[in-house]
Amino acid sequence: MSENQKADPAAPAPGWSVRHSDADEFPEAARVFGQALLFSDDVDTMLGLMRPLHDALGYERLLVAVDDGEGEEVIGTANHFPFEMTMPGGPVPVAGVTGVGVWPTHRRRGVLSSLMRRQLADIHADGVRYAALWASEGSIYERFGYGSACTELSTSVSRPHGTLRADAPRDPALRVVLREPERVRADLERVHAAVAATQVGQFRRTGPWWDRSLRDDAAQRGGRSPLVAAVVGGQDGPAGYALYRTRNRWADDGAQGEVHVQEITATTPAAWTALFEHLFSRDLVVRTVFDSLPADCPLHHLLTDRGRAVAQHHPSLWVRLVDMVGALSERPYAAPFEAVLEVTDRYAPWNAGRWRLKAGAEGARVEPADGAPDLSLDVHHLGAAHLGQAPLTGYLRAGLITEHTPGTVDALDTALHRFDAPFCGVVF
Ligand SMILES: CC(=O)SCCNC(=O)CCNC(=O)[C@H](O)C(C)(C)COP(=O)(O)OP(=O)(O)OC[C@H]1O[C@@H](n2cnc3c(N)ncnc32)[C@H](O)[C@@H]1OP(=O)(O)O
Repeated sequence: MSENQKADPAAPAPGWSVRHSDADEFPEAARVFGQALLFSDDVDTMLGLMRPLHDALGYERLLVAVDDGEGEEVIGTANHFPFEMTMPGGPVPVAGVTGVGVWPTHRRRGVLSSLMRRQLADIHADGVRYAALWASEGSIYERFGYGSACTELSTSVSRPHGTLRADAPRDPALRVVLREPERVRADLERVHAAVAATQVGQFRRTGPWWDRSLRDDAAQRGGRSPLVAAVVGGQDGPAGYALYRTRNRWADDGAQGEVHVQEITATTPAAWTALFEHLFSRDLVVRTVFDSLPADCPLHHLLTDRGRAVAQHHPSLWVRLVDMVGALSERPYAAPFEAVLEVTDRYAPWNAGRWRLKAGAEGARVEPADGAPDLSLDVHHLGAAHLGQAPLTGYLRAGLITEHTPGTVDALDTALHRFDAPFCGVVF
């Protein structure tokens, strides 16, 4: 059966097929996902922005659905980046799914389903155990086995409230310098590499990704200043940085400027303090906005009055255990756990079935099981819980998973728990 045929043999042929694409066809693919995602740029402008990264990473993972009629028109697209992303067991290969779109006149006929099925098979065949994505809508990806695994914070602090506690750690040996980002790129790369190696959800930022992060076309600034980098460091080298833009605004009663922080990270508490104090001390500014912070960012602890920071949670990474057995085997667990899980997986049937999970600090053994299950759930629940931030208890309370042996969910949540929040920060 071809991948786009429906299970019902009486169903009409769908009229499209899914295949790999290439660099030459990328403009057609961009036209489709640009239209689907309501991009405001025309295709040439989009390509100008996207080509450098895609040229560097290659086009061999790009999938297209094409109308089988004359002309083989592209009607759907899906792609993924080959990341090394930090998972609970450390940095591992992860497929970063991107560029998903279906031409508006061909929606709801199963085109995305065909693309997802093929993409998962490809990722599995490559031996990659996980896929991750940022979803345009939270209602799309659970059916394909992705779980909402990470929440990040956008945070806004108004001027009088940007003061840090008197006992915030301050190190007089640290100095903050403000530079054009390319001048301090080596410092940024060094700090990020140190953080990303241990912060679950971050991917190793290779050269092409740095080019994208530091890209600074005037047309894309939306009225804000060029990007600047504040780097904090001391004798041991750089210990943190903030990448930000300012916005110049005036009202009848004076300056109403803003600071917009694209990215901030640090390796020591004193470096965080120095960066926040730099940002909050910019003159002519009434508001500092952080695009995305980890849910456990030190900011909220360091503010004199944390209640004055306006924080909004937003879902970031959706995680898919493509090779569930491999993924569950290689992560460490915070407590011993043993039970039989009955797992459903519509799009990656190799994961479906009954599995005995025997887990501990060093990893787990996951073996086919015959006995009665202690817990029944879908692979997307396990994807959501994998990063340790989204307990399965929530799904149990909502009646979406079935606990056959009381206490199994509590015990599994305890085993999966992590004290540090996951964070990705970069929409891909
Ligand atoms: C990682 C990323 O790139 S995120 C970006 C995702 N892309 C977009 O949001 C662009 C705009 N949307 C689109 O292009 C399309 O609507 C897509 C890609 C979301 C869906 O494509 P379609 O070909 O219509 O999906 P398909 O027909 O295979 O639907 C499969 C199932 O998902 C459901 N579904 C699809 N899209 C949505 C949606 N936006 N909201 C809720 N349910 C949806 C369908 O109802 C169907 O449900 P079923 O399995 O219960 O019958």
